[in-house]
Amino acid sequence: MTTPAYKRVLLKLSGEALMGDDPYGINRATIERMVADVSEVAKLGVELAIVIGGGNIFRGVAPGAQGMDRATADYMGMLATVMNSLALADAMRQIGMTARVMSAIGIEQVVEPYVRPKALQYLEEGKIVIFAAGTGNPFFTTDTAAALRGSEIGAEIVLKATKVDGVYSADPNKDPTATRYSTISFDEAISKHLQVMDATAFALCRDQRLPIKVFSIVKPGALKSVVMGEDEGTLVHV
Ligand SMILES: Nc1ncnc2c1ncn2[C@@H]1O[C@H](COP(=O)(O)OP(=O)(O)O)[C@@H](O)[C@H]1O
Ligand SMILES: O=c1ccn([C@@H]2O[C@H](COP(=O)(O)OP(=O)(O)O)[C@@H](O)[C@H]2O)c(=O)[nH]1
Repeated sequence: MTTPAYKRVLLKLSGEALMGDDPYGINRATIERMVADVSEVAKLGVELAIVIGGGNIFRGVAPGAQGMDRATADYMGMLATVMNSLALADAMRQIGMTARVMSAIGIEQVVEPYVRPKALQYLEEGKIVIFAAGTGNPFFTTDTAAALRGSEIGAEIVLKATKVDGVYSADPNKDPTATRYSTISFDEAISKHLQVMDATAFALCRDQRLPIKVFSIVKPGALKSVVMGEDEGTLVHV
């Protein structure tokens, strides 16, 4: 079967995963592989909006940010997501895809501002929309930005592509005995304090009845498999 399970999705790409095996920054081979995965899905006719994190860049400046005012550090994190968004859109351009970057904070000389009707128009035209600068507010995360923008554009699901292949009973990087859920409810994920996404993102998706699929960004073919509705990763549902 070649019919995708969704018409419009919000894909959250891990910023930290962009560094590949490097200590920080953007690893070329990694971004090219991510873009190839996205391209494969776009060719199926799925409308794709993307939110990318900033952890890969922020990690490089973190030692200098010690003791920094939280809001200032968060604005730096948001600017890091703008850099990643530009790199992602350019990597897409290089393989013939059309992407538009829209920023939640005003930096008009660099990228256009987020305007919801314009974003919807781009999606209807088959362009990839990349939402940069998170929610535009400190004290939030790009996961919450994914939940927010996903709700705004009427996405059917938020796809969280991350370093782990699903939601576990505990952080699998710290607890080797942790087991993976194939499905879990928002209420259970929140009450068990599962840290794979922050509670704000979970709560927003729950209230909007917007399901989340958590899956591996490194497993080849995982994104396509998720979009085809196959059993991959963990579904977080109402
Ligand atoms: N219960 C859990 N299930 C899965 N991953 C978890 C869990 N608790 C914590 N994690 C950690 O959450 C990380 C993913 O969240 P985050 O750091 O926000 O990544 P991203 O870069 O994708 O935004 C995983 O790499 C994993 O180490
Ligand atoms: O709405 C937002 C989104 C992001 N950030 C900042 O940007 C950083 C990078 O985003 P995130 O950690 O979510 O990226 P990822 O984990 O995917 O690399 C965060 O740590 C925050 O400091 C923020 O302040 N508000």
